[in-house]
Amino acid sequence: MTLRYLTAGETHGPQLTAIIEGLPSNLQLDFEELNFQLHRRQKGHGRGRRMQIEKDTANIVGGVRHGKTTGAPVALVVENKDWKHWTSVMNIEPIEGGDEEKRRVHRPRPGHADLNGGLKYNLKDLRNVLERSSARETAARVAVGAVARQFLSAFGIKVAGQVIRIGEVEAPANNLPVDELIALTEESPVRVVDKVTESKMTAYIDQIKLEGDSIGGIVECIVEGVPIGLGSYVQYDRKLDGRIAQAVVSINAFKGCEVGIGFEAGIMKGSQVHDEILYTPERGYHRASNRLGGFEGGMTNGEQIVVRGVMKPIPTLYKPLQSVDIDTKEPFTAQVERSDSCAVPAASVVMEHVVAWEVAKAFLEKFGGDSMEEIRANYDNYLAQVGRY
Ligand SMILES: Cc1cc2nc3c(=O)[nH]c(=O)nc-3n(C[C@H](O)[C@H](O)[C@H](O)COP(=O)(O)O)c2cc1C
Ligand SMILES: C=C(O[C@@H]1CC(C(=O)O)=C[C@@H](OP(=O)(O)O)[C@H]1O)C(=O)O
Repeated sequence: MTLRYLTAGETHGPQLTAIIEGLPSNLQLDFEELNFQLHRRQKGHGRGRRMQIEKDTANIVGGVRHGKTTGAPVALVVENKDWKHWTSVMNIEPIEGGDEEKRRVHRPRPGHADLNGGLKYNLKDLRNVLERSSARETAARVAVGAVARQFLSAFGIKVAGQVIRIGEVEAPANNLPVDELIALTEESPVRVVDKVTESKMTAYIDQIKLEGDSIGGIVECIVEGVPIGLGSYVQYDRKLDGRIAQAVVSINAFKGCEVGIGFEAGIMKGSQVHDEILYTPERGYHRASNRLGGFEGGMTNGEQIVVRGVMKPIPTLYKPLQSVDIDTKEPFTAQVERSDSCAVPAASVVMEHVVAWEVAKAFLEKFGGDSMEEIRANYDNYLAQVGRY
């Protein structure tokens, strides 16, 4: 059974629900750590008032007993505290001409899913689109990814993430060890190594917000301790770098993903790009550099996985862009009630978790078993084989 999950739930509905299937039995789960990751996703400069209302925690309602997975599907629930303010909007159907009609959303925002979703599903109340297309869903993805992260951690695999750029402000390159990066971004994902850059970033977000605008950025995720050979070159949908790219670009507002030096590879010579192969009895095969971000042939090469994602600016703007009312077909410029102006730090936490999920899935495909003990035996056996090679 391959590892898979589904989520359900609306942003202003009662809760988000996720079901994970394919987890082995006897994985010890640390609920505090799981909730800590959800807490991290809510942080970061530039978020709107919604984040002051929500206090995300995951309630595990299936597949776990006495803190350990049983092999049954794991069901998770994240409550929307904002639901109580939306019960009437969410429950009463806006009938044309009725009192509730004024609550119908008929003015699509450029950059959001509103217009395409309305046309595609033939929905005249665009609330039915925005409720599910909202990045509120990423809370469920982080909860799911946090379980994957704990699975990886049992095999010594660590996941870190950081903000590399917010608009015009770029963080200087750092080669911080993964443990230090994790510690640095534990409480505040907007934390960048250099304090001056950090305050430049927050000031920049404040300025953008004052202008009634929004801003995006670039985030990076690093995975350390992966064995050689996760993923495969034999079929397009088994290439792990490709699967990670899909997961990253599927995060709301993400427009691209780079592996290692990424787009820079298009301007450099082969001799400047490829990572030379070394061997020592202590370390086995390893590389003199890691420009390819830990991948060759869709498989991990044992170096750190390094991937970057780019997030576009938030579509809902206080300084509205022009759009067309779907009722009147007349142009309008909308008044906005509430929105994030920058969610790049939160998105960095989301990216860590979607990447963790893909790596865990590939790990289980390679070393699969029904219990942690069986997987560990398979893993140890493979490491011994690689060591003898
Ligand atoms: C953590 C996070 C928070 C977001 N907050 C908002 C928001 O407050 N307002 C908004 O219009 N879009 C927000 N977005 C972006 C939209 O969800 C996204 O642009 C929309 O779903 C359309 O999808 P696409 O941009 O991937 O095409 C957020 C995205 C993320 C990852
Ligand atoms: C709720 C979250 O993000 C939301 C994502 C979002 C969007 O359109 O994507 C719009 C905003 O929702 P609201 O209109 O309720 O303020 C954000 O707050 C969250 O990250 O948990």
